[in-house]
Amino acid sequence: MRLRARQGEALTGRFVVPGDKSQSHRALILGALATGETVIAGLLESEDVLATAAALRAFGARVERFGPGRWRVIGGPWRSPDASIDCGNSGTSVRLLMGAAAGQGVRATFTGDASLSKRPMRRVRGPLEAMGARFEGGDTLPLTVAGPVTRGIAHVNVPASAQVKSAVLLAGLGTDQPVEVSEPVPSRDHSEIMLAEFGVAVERSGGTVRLGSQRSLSGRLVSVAGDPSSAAFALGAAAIVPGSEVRVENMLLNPHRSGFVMALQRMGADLAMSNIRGQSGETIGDVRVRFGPLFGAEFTPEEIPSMVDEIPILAVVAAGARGETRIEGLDELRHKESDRLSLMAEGLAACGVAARSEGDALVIDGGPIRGGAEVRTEGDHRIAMSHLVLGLAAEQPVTVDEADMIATSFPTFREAMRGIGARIEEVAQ
Ligand SMILES: O=C(O)C1=C[C@@H](OP(=O)(O)O)[C@@H](O)[C@H](O)C1
Ligand SMILES: C=C(OP(=O)(O)O)C(=O)O
Repeated sequence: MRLRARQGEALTGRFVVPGDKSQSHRALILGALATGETVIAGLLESEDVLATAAALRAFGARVERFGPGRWRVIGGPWRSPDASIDCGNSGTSVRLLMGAAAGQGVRATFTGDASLSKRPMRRVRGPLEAMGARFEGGDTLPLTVAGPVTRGIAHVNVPASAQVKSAVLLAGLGTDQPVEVSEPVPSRDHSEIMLAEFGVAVERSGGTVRLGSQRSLSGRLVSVAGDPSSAAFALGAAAIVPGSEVRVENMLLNPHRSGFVMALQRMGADLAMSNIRGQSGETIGDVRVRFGPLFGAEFTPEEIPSMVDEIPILAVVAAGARGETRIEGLDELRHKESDRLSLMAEGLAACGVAARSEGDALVIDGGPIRGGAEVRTEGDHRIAMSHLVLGLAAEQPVTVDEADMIATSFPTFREAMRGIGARIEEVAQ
C-alpha cells in the first residue's frame, strides 16, 4: 500500500497515541518469567509486540488478550520450542528473547523478515557467549541459542544499546554469578525499572546497573504509558504545520526517551508539559505543542540514544526550521530496519530539502518544503511515517512507496493522524 500526505488545515486536538513499544515487549517478557499472574493495561497491539507474545507462548507461557490493550500473562518454567521463533521485523523481540531464553536454559532458533535478517546480532551473541550460552549460526539471523548461563559478566555497553543491556540482564536472571552492565552513554532503562517493579534486586549507581541476589520475579499489574516515539510524529507535525496545536496525554516522559521533546524545545518550539506523575515505575505526563517559528540546532552523539528512533522525524522538523541543523553521531541509524541515515537524506533531498549525510552526521538546511515526490522507504515504518509528516508541511504532496510496515509499531497511525486533521490517503496502484 502506498500513502500520500498533503497540506491541509492546521492540526488540532488530542492525538491518540498507543502504548509504548519498549514497555510493551518488556511487560510481556517479564510476565512470562514471573511466577503468578501479570495483568497489562495499555499494551501496544502492533506486529512487533504480537511477535513477542507469540514467541512467549512457544516458550510455554500463557498469554491472553481479554480486552483492548488488556492482556494477562501466566509465567512458569520455559520449554524449548519445537519450531523456530519468527520475530518478524522486531529487533527488540529477538535480542531480548535470546537473552531470556539463555537465562532460562532452553534452546531456540530465531528467524526474522528480510530486514531483521540483515541486522547485527554479534552485539548480543558476544556477551551471551561470555556468560556461557551456546550459539549456532553467524552474526545475523537465523541463529540458535542454547542455555544455560553459567558465568557472570561485567559488560560495557558500547555503542549504547538498550536491547543488548536488556539481553544481558534477562540472561543474568538465570545465574547467581555477578552480572553488571556499565554505560558511558546511557540507553533507555525500562528493563531496569520494570525488573525492580517485578521484585528483582536491581542496583544502580553512576552508569552501572547490577543484579542483586534476589533474581526471581512475581507477577504484577503493569500500566503501559503512551509511546513517545509514536507521539513524536504528531508533536513534530504540529511544530511545522502553520496554526497547529496538538496535545498528547499520558505519554512516557522517561528522560532516556525524551530527547525529541528536548530537541523541539531547543529549536524554539512552543511546548508545554503538564500533569507529570509516576506510573509503573516510570514518569509520564501530557505534552502540548503549538506551531511557531523554529530554528536549526546542533545535536551531539551523546544526545542520540535518548531519541534514537526519533531522528527521522527530527530531520523532518529540521526541514521546516530556519537555518542549519546538524545531528552528529548517527552510525547506529544504519543498523535499524533500514539505513535510516541514507534514506532520510535521500527522501528529504527528493522533496527539495537541502539535506545531506556527512559521515555519521545528518545536515539539513531548513526552509520552505517543496515536496512533490515519491520516496523510498525500504519497508521501514519510521521512514514512512516521517515522510508523511513532511507531506503535511510541503507545498506539494509527498507519497511513500510502501506503508504496510507502519503496523509494526503504530497500526492506528492513519486514524490517529486523521483525528487531528491530517490529510493522508491511500494511493491507487
Ligand atoms: O530496547 C528497546 O526497546 C529499544 C532499543 C533501541 O534499540 P537499540 O538497543 O539497538 O539502541 C530502539 O531503537 C528500539 O526501537 C527499541
Ligand atoms: C528500531 C526499532 O525497533 P526494533 O529495533 O525493535 O526493530 C524502531 O522501532 O524504530
